[in-house]
Amino acid sequence: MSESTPTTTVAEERTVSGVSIRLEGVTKRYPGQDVPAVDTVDLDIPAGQTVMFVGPSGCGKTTLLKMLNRLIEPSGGKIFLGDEDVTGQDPDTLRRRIGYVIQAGGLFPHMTVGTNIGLVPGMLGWDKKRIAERTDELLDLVGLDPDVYRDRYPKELSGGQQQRVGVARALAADPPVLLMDEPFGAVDPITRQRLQDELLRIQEELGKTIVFVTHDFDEAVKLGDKIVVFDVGARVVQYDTPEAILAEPAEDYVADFVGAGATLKQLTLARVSDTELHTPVTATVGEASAAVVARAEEAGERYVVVVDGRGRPVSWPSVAELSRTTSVPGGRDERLPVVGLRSTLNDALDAMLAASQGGVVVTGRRDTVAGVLVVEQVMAAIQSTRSEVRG
Ligand SMILES: Nc1ncnc2c1ncn2[C@@H]1O[C@H](COP(=O)(O)OP(=O)(O)OP(=O)(O)O)[C@@H](O)[C@H]1O
Repeated sequence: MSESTPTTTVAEERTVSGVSIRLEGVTKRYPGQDVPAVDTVDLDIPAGQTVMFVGPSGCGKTTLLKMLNRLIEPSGGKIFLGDEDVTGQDPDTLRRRIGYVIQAGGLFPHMTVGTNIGLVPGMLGWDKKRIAERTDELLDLVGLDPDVYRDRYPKELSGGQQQRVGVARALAADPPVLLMDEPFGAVDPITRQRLQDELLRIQEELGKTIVFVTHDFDEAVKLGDKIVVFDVGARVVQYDTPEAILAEPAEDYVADFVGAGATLKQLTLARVSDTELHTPVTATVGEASAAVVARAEEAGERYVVVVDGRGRPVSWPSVAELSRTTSVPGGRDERLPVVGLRSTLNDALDAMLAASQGGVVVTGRRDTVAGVLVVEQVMAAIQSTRSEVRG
């Protein structure tokens, strides 16, 4: 079996279905340009890892990314998927092995969500039943209820939902490689953070090789197994783990790029799941309020997390508020601050600030309540990070 055939293996308890990518002397010279946009780049991207491309505007990140699926033809050099030299491969064949996600999902507006997702499998000649099953499976994977969304048109979705469908479409034929060009650039910060969390979850499950261009260094730190910092001509200035780049920027240039808030950026490395969460008293919608109030008082809690029939949080009222009701109300608090276990402490702090609340509800599997995190815990983490960095 050639290395470029996607295989599912478990390496260090991590699923890997991706293949490695190797660039040898890859160059792009646009017509009429004196200097190449991408100048003899060598790069090894390991199978199953997420590698983030960062660098100043115009340094050649997108050109390099698009040469990987040959939306742009290289002027020189070689590109390998696994051991296979794909430099001369027919671009259409190549693109079926490489999923591609762009800003706003890049969905076809005149096609339903289902048709958008089924495009590549359709081209590969899958039968209708298999395409329909795959479409529903992918909608589920990206957190959209197939019955609600498969027949909608892109304009009937929010920006974040369109982006989820874009990811589903890119994954449709189970390609080993996923290229993502600033996919979350156009959505609001809270949606962006949720999409990042979803991507981390999906990647944990699938282990694709992901190459991801971003302008947001925090995003690179949060999502990347490794980060490539480029300078003009796609010169690789540093290629390392987020931890190593934050701790020891290779050149002044990288230090400037990482920015003055490097200490605080360490918060982007700390996950909510690494923090000891508080277990709140929960109540189900419709339950007798008196029983819930008694439970909360016995536990010494002033707040109760209300969950729906599937254990997902809907509101976070005080015991005093609940004691004025007979049964637990079901109204969803649209401003309820919620983050996932894969969120960073930075995300948790943002969610608290956005909701003007001193805590967040943390959700885990299937969006059910995993615990709560309060601002004091985040502050304590900042303090300890600061003292660690100072040594
Ligand atoms: N089709 C083109 N023809 C000529 N020059 C181009 C073309 N596309 C890009 N360039 C130039 O090549 C260089 C690299 O562009 P590229 O879009 O790859 O950079 P980037 O790092 O992705 O930038 P940004 O972060 O702003 O998206 C830039 O100087 C750009 O002006």
